[in-house]
Amino acid sequence: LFASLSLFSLSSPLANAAGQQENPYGLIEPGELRVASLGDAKPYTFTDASGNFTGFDVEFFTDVAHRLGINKVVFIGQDFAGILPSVANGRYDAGVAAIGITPAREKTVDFSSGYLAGYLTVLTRKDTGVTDVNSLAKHRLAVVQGTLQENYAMQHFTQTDLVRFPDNNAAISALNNGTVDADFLDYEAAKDYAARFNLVHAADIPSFDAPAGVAIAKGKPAFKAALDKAIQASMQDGTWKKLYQKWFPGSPMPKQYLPHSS
Ligand SMILES: NC(=O)CC[C@H](NC[C@@]1(O)OC[C@@H](O)[C@@H](O)[C@@H]1O)C(=O)O
Repeated sequence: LFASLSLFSLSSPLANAAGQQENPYGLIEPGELRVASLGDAKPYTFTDASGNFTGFDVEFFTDVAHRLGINKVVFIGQDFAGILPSVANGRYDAGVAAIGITPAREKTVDFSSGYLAGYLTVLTRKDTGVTDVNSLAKHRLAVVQGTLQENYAMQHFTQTDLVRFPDNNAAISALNNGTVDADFLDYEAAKDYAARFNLVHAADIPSFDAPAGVAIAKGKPAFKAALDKAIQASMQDGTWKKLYQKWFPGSPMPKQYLPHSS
């Protein structure tokens, strides 16, 4: 009896090995993924009428999680600026919200391989006289804090008054109530808000050099490798294409994410 007990005592290498196997990706809760996301970036990621998270990023990442053998995926809404710091300090296992991969961001977090490349859009009302990036000068432009749009506007729209908001909802209501003349956000979200509030695109700026990736804490090579492998598999078997066509109908499809015949 004693021999058998010692074999499975906590200190035995077998038990430790088993312990390691239960949580190979260093998750907060083994077998569950806690994911920081946004509630107002439809159709990338948003909460539907019953408060459930859905959208391209949500369904794509849930598929990736299933490929990792993880079936419990909990999405939690955050202000965008808080997502990367919270992922870096271990409050979440991942950040998934059309988060562009950039060297600056890679100083605080690691990213999976990219899964979505598109445009940054200047969205405006029909009455503002903002018809392209050159007519932004002397106007007020909303940006969500911490986004690539904020960075881009600070570098390129130097004659424009930048007004910073915590999230898309606040920025869009400022645009609708006239507090700002335009809002700088992601293309597909801009398209959705334009349809809902009779707004127009004044400019669509490519952001292909910063494709969206899954943000994870630094120092988790096994987790990153597993994510990259699952993302690749999702693209190769056509899941990525199916979800893209579902959530971004009519949008051009970046070829690098489609099944490769090779
Ligand atoms: N959800 C957000 O508000 C994120 C805003 C912004 N997204 C940029 C981006 O990742 O959006 C998805 C794709 O179009 C990428 O090419 C693009 O860089 C950012 O990463 O800062």
